Amino acid sequence: MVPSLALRRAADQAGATHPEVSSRAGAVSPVAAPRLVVDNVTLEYRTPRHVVKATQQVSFAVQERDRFVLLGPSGCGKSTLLKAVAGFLTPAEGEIRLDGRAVRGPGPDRIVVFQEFDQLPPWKTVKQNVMFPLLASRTLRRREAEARALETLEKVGLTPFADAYPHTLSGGMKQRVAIARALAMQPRILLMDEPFAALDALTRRKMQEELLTLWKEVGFTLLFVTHSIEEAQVVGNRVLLLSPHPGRVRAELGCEEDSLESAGSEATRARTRQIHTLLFEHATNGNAEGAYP
Ligand SMILES: Nc1ncnc2c1ncn2[C@@H]1O[C@H](COP(=O)(O)OP(=O)(O)OP(=O)(O)O)[C@@H](O)[C@H]1O
Repeated sequence: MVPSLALRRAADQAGATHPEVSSRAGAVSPVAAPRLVVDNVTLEYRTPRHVVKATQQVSFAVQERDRFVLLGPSGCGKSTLLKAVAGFLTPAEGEIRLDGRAVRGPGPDRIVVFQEFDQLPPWKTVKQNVMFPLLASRTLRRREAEARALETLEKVGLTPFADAYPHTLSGGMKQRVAIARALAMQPRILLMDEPFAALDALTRRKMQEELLTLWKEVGFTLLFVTHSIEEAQVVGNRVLLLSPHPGRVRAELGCEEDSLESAGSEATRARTRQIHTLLFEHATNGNAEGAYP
């Protein structure tokens, strides 16, 4: 697909190579059609008394196997963008396309993995947890759902725990089950909105490690929201920086080389500084920096 003018403009403004035509290590063919395109999207909340503009003309493209992160200050519209990609909100302007088709509502091709690692129904085994959405959405009958669940559990290395109950698993393994449950639906993209925000630093780090390990094993496509620069660099291979409310694209950066292990390296620290500058170059409030761990 030929990227729209708006999409090219956003990439140009960001000083970045356009993702649809860029060549990145580990990416699929540089000319591959993007999995997800957010094209010039303005999102609004309408109440009887006023209209709140959450994002303004935001454009980006997510390739297959990307770990694409939306990063920006509180209220810049990250969650709203994710809701729109999930199909719960219709753009006031622009279009969202998955595999070239306009998103018109929620669908099993986009699954939100909620911050629910401790909320897996405890009375269901791991296998039953993974089967549940397949049955509830009537995607598959019981026998096929069981086969799909077992197949997915094997893919994510949880076969030995198929009959275990969630309370017997570590936090990281519960996250694996939650992601397996989403992957069993065979979505085209996984959506995660600040899934680790409520966790202490150590657990958060473990969860990030677990997510990355699972991504290396399975290779899903991820759209991930955070307001932590550190988390964006660790989790993402690409990061979209959004301005404060209403969110506009400020820049897009590749950060494939940044990882939990590279945290102290000069290259990673330089990128952190670059992100700070890009996020705050227009900031008028010096205290804003405090919001970014
Ligand atoms: N249901 C709603 N009705 C009206 N306005 C809303 C609603 N939800 C969010 N907003 C407004 O839309 C803007 C974007 O909100 P959103 O939650 O998407 O931001 P965010 O970047 O995800 O913030 P945070 O990092 O704090 O979660 C904010 O100004 C917010 O107040």
